[in-house]
Order: sequence, then structure tokens, then C-alpha cells
Amino acid sequence: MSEVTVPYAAQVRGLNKSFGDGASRIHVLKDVDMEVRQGDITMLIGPSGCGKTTLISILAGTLKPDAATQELTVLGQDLRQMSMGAITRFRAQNIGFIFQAFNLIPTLSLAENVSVPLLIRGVRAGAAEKKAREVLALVGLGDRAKSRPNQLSGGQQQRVAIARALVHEPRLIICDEPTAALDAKNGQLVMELFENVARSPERAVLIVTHDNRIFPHANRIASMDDGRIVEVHDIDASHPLPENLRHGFHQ
Ligand SMILES: Nc1ncnc2c1ncn2[C@@H]1O[C@H](COP(=O)(O)OP(=O)(O)OP(=O)(O)O)[C@@H](O)[C@H]1O
Repeated sequence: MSEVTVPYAAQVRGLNKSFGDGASRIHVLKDVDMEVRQGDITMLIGPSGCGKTTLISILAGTLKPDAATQELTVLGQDLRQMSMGAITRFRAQNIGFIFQAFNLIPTLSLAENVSVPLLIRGVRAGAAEKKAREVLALVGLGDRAKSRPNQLSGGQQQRVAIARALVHEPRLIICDEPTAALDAKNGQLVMELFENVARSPERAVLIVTHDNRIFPHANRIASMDDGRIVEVHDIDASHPLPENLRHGFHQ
């Protein structure tokens, strides 16, 4: 796919998503407008069940929005117009998605797990594994490349999932609670990796989180409630983290 210069990594307008039919139909996302800027770490916060995972799943192309959606542009592509097959190929090339469940393959070593996005892109196994070991070292697991996922703690598995999302240097990283299982030291390590990604040209990081420890790493914090974006804070030298977020996000 050709590289296109776009002002936003993602832009949605009037995004709607419902689940179910008839009387059991629930309207989860209600005319959501949102931009994810390149160069930013954008954080999405909000109470449980307000629609955060649904929104990032649509941005990552694993869920389709309702037809009544005005715009869904990710890295310059209109996902509404693409088939699920085309979206799957687009995601493999361009998006690193870190799920709440780590989705590691239990029968593969850590190095093999982290190699998967490169193998999908046609990188040869030896080169893929070499790169995978380099990225495992970045998340502090360089000496565990041959271990299997079930030999690791939850926090270590989370770092493997992060390594797998970074290994193919995707243009957009989308993560659901990437630091939930991490102690302060590893949380800081992971956020520094995300900052490096966001600083690279034409890259962006979008994080769903309840973890107030990482709010100081955000350039933008969007708050959701009941299927809508209700507040957006841009944070920079002249706009510090708002007082209510400095003291954590309370549900
Ligand atoms: N596949 C589905 N079928 C039916 N309802 C769903 C489905 N996925 C999500 N929902 C509903 O959509 C709403 C939003 O869920 P979502 O997982 O997006 O919330 P969230 O903000 O990410 O919550 P949390 O912080 O607890 O992870 C919830 O009411 C949930 O039950």
C-alpha cells in the first residue's frame, strides 16, 4: 500500500454502533466525533461499559460501524468502503493492536509470537526472529526469547503483546489497557517506547486506559461517557494535565 501523508492518523464523524436486533438492540456509540493526531499519544478514558473498546475496535477494523456513520478514516483510508478482507490486510500492514487479553499463541516461543506480524508481511523467519529478539529486549525480556507464554507472569505476557504490536513498526498503535498488569518500572518503560513511536514521523498511539499513572504521558485525553466523547483535553506546556485527572480517574 502506498504511503500517504495525512493530517490525522484517524478521523471519525457521526460514528454509530449498535449491537443486536429489534427489542434487544443496544446503541453503544452515539454520533462519536474524534480525531487521533499524528505525533500524539491520545488516551481514551471513561467508565466501564461506555464504549471505549467498541470505538477502538472499529478504528482497528475488527468491528464494522453502523451504516449511519458519516466518516471513518484511518491512515487516509475510508474503512467504510473496504471489505473485511481488505481491512485485515490493511491492519496487518499498518496497525499494531494490543488487546486486553494478550492473545499470545501458547505453543510458540516468545520470539516466535513476536515474529508473527513480520511473517505475515513476508519477512523471512530468521530475519523476523532476529528483529523479534531485539524488540523483546526493548521491553526487558531479551533473556526470555525461548520461553513459552505460560511460563510468564501476566505483566510479562503483556510486555510480549506490546513487543508484538511494535515489531513491524506500524503507523498506528491501538491498545486496550496496555499497562494494567505492569508495575511502575515496566509501565514507565512501555510508555517511553510509545513516546518514541509517537515521535517518529507519521505515527500515532491511541490508548484506552483507567491507569492514572500514565496520564502524564498523554498529549490528548478524550473522555467518553454513555457512547459519546464528552470532553477533550490537549495537554502541552501551556495546558498542563487538569487537576481532576492528576488525581486519577474515578468511576
Ligand atoms: N459483541 C457485543 N454484543 C453485544 N453488546 C456488546 C458487544 N460488545 C460490547 N457490547 C456492549 O457495548 C457496551 C460498551 O462495551 P465496551 O466494551 O465498548 O465498553 P468499555 O468502555 O470498553 O468498558 P470497559 O472499560 O469495562 O472495558 C457494553 O454495554 C457492552 O455490553
